[in-house]
Amino acid sequence: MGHILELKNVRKEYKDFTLKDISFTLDRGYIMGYIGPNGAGKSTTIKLIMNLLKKDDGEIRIFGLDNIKHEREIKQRIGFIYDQNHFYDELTLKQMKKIISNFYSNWDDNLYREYIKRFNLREDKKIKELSKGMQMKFSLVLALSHNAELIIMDEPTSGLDPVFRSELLDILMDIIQDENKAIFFSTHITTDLEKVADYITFINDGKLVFSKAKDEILDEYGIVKGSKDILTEELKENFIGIRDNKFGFEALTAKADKLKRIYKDNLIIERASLDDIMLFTIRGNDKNV
Ligand SMILES: Nc1ncnc2c1ncn2[C@@H]1O[C@H](COP(=O)(O)OP(=O)(O)OP(=O)(O)O)[C@@H](O)[C@H]1O
Repeated sequence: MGHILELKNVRKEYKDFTLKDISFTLDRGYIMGYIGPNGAGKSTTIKLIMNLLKKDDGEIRIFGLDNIKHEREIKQRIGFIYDQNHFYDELTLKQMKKIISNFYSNWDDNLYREYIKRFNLREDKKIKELSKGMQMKFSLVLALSHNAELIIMDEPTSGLDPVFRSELLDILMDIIQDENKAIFFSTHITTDLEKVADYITFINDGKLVFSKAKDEILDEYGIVKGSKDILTEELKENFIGIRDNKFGFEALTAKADKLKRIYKDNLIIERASLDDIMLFTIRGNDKNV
């Protein structure tokens, strides 16, 4: 079976910003996290995928179909959740559901009731009475009730407390258990991804840094620590970013295995977190190292 989501050389130009050459694929049964600093182009990419923005170049295929030509069919099969209340405040969940369910040909009311119960939501509550977390849950209920195969979310965990975030992440992991669905979501909270993501796509300043399996990333990358007297030009060539610390230097490498083989016990190489990878990649080198 083909990819559930595929971007090929996608480009979008704004006056002061260009998203360029964004390519990656996502398959059924997996969760992909989309990370990058503020202004990197995450929301722009998501809007392009959802055809809320017009791209300047490239190709976006969802379920193997062109996202513009087949927009109607695709949207029937997608659950799109973004970080803004897009419901009518004065309506109850029940009334809102009635409106939304009309859009979807494969709406399943039994499934809807099951999820409302499971997520502890009350249908007689008004939208405006829901907390941010409850709104997120309600959005997910709606996505799941029309049997969305691909769930796309723009920063779903931002503003949620740790307990609720953890509950949401468990729900996401549960959703992909049937191996027919996939989830793509942007976030700043990399620890969430360490918990649930199978793949990580990282962009910086509109450009793709990598799109890879999380385990592969965590194997390849490492934080190298040592005193400055071992810092040769040859060693430095293996670093993505380097900075001073109290004891010498600290650097990010994407060649942890190779360095372990060559330098054995003469170098300390620790596991890099996704935060380390983002920080070092974005900041690059300290001028004075
Ligand atoms: N309509 C627009 N016109 C011009 N520039 C825009 C427009 N929308 C976004 N941009 C610019 O595109 C860049 C990327 O924005 P985008 O919202 O995609 O980033 P992001 O990675 O989602 O950021 P954040 O993590 O802060 O939400 C920013 O520099 C932003 O100023």
